[in-house]
Amino acid sequence: MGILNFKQDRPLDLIGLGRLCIDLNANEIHRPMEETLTFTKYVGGSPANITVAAARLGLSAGFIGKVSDDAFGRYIVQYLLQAGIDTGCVAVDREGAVTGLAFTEIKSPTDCSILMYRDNVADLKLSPADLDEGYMSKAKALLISGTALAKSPSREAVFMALEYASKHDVVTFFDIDYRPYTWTSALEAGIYAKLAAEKCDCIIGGREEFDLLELAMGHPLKQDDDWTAGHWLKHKAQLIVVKRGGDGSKAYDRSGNIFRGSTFPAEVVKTFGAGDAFAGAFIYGIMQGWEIEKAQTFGAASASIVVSSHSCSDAMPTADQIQEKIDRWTSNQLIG
Ligand SMILES: Nc1ncnc2c1ncn2[C@@H]1O[C@H](COP(=O)(O)OP(=O)(O)O)[C@@H](O)[C@H]1O
Ligand SMILES: O=C(O)C[C@@H](O)[C@H](O)C(=O)COP(=O)(O)O
Repeated sequence: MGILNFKQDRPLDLIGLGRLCIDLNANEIHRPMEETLTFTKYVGGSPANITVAAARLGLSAGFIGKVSDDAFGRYIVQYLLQAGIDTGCVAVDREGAVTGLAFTEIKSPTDCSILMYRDNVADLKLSPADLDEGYMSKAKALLISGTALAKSPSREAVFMALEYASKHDVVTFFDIDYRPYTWTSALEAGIYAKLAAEKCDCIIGGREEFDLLELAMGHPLKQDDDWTAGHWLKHKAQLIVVKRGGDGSKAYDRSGNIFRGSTFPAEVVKTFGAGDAFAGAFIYGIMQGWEIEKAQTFGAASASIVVSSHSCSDAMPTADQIQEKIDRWTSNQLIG
């Protein structure tokens, strides 16, 4: 058995919950938005990307979310179905909400930004009434994204989902996923993220994201991964992962172990997508019962593939592609 106790008799491995959006990624890379003419459309939204990653790796996945009642909403559902993701709990908004759009500007391999259009978005209209307790009870794990906490009724839907998960022993992964434009203030984001983090088994976030939670504790910022992990491991969490961009990741367990994950070389096209690829492959590894370091390696190799690609969701690799990347790097190291 691995670090988290998954109920092995459940038909669904992982349910993602939250944002189902569209990424419109600039085709003319290395240019500012003002000079970008064309974009390619992909399914996006961090929890959607992570769930696609998990499905591509072979997990049986489902999604709980809400889409707009238009062609974008239909495109998202169709894409999820083609990726093998169950959409039985993806509701359709009937009140005129729209799909969130993320226009990405790819100025250079290190300078990328996202222009988000998120007024009246369908994903934040997900309500507790859209949830199905029976569906949750069929899953081994639930992934929630912090952005779904940004507004009611989606916020309440997240807490209801966490209640159902707890009642049915569904392991909970929390990706803090802080997107400033979705919130009125960093403190508001921190307060809700902290409440959710207290109810989750594994918390994944960047250093600045964990800082938000500490802001909500009224502490002066420590920016100290060891302190952060020590604090959260006293709550429900049994596994804390701090993502550190090009510096890799650090994972902490309750036995006092610290696991340092390195990175793989990449021909970076754009910076975004790394976190989602990492999370998808890391969760996959943990669900296989692997050692934490092996799951970190798998996550890092997946991230290096995705940052070298034009999209996030569509570029999520298979297990063979990730293994090939790891093997190639290992044999180059041995030769070098
Ligand atoms: N430029 C890069 N080249 C290769 N791997 C990367 C790069 N940036 C990030 N990664 C990998 O992706 C993981 C997550 O990236 P990070 O930037 O911390 O997440 P996020 O995209 O959520 O901010 C890192 O731990 C690392 O393994
Ligand atoms: O999450 C979104 O709404 C946009 C994503 O689809 C986007 O491509 C992205 O920002 C990926 O996030 P990351 O993996 O944390 O870099």
